[in-house]
Amino acid sequence: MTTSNRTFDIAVLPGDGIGREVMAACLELLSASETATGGPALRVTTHNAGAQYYLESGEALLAATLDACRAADAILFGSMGWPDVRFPDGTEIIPQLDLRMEFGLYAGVRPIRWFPGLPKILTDERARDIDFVLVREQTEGLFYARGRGEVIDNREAYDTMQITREGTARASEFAFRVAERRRARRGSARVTCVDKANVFTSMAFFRQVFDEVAAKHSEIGADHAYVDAMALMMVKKPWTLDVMVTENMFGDILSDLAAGLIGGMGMAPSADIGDTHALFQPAHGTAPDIAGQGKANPCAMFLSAAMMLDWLAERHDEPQLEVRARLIERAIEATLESGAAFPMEFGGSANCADMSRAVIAALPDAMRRVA
Ligand SMILES: NC(=O)c1ccc[n+]([C@@H]2O[C@H](COP(=O)([O-])OP(=O)(O)OC[C@H]3O[C@@H](n4cnc5c(N)ncnc54)[C@H](O)[C@@H]3O)[C@@H](O)[C@H]2O)c1
Ligand SMILES: CC(C)[C@H](C(=O)O)[C@@H](O)C(=O)O
Ligand SMILES: [Mg+2]
Repeated sequence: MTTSNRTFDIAVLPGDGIGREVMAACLELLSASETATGGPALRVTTHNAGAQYYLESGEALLAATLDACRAADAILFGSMGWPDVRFPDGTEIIPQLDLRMEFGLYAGVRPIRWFPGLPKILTDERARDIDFVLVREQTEGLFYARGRGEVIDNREAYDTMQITREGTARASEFAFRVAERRRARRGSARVTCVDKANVFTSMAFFRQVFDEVAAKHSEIGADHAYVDAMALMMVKKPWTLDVMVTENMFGDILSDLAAGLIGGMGMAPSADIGDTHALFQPAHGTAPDIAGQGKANPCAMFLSAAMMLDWLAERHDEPQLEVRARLIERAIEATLESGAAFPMEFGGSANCADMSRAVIAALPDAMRRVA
């Protein structure tokens, strides 16, 4: 493989609570994996933003930080928000929603995959076959109501759901592209539209636009499920699921449910992808119940960084970054499978630093397997 001297600029926003802890561990792993593979360098610049920064400075997300994110090749994000830190209007400080809107990050990609060694929440052996991807539409849906809701006469409140043809079509197209890649690897693929078309006009429209997109991808299977039935299916037979596309709020809820299937939030990465920018972050929040104790499982952050490497590799035709992504995944797998370190999240004794050390120690052996 030819080596590349290219450097990619990464805007790093650790955020609040365990976001800062898992990001510190992740930057160490990224640096160690870069040494192992050689090739393109990542130049990391860290920016303050979030609830803690708001308390210190009165600003949650500086315009200069937005500019740095815009100029960077990718954004790597920990987690932000703190339940009792709020703007004067009472809303929580969650700049990630602003970033999604600012950069048009319409596809929330949330893969859920079984890793050897994880505790089996499901008693069925087929839990080992869990491997699906939730594509969450992320720029409209019920989240359109953010900042627009109203309470009338202290008697009734309204939040409006927005579903547009353009928003639904681009999220659906994205889901079919994900399915196309999975088909190349696994021989077949299916996209399921998850909605509530039996009740809501907006959701019937979502399904109609999905069907129009599906008709253009006849080589990929397509079907539908109501969101309540999907919640049931996710718990009963998650190994049957492939790619799903759904509305913003449904995707938020189902992605936490899905993380529960593989042990917890500490194994659930995500990518917020648009046409020009992308942000990579674990699906979890700042975990106030364990923050500051060093107990967080950093694997979701590590896997989100691997998704970033894959995205950069494809966008810039840099196959070495893809090798680096696989290296990180293999090192996590080896760590969990061998029991070299087992996260406190699942009853093990490894804290965030222990997990990071163990995954870094697994890199040389993993390198022999991906090279
Ligand atoms: N992407 C984000 O930045 C993001 C996502 C969700 C919530 N939040 C914010 O985070 C704050 C806390 O929210 P929450 O408590 O509802 O959700 P959370 O995801 O922070 O925590 C839910 C549960 O999962 C556990 N958990 C989460 N990540 C873990 C990890 N890596 N290792 C071990 N355990 C982990 C927590 O300890 C907690 O018990 C809120 O202010 C919320 O708005 C931010
Ligand atoms: C913090 C919150 C606003 C955010 C969301 O709902 O999108 C989070 O739960 C997520 O899943 O990324
Ligand atoms: Mg969520």
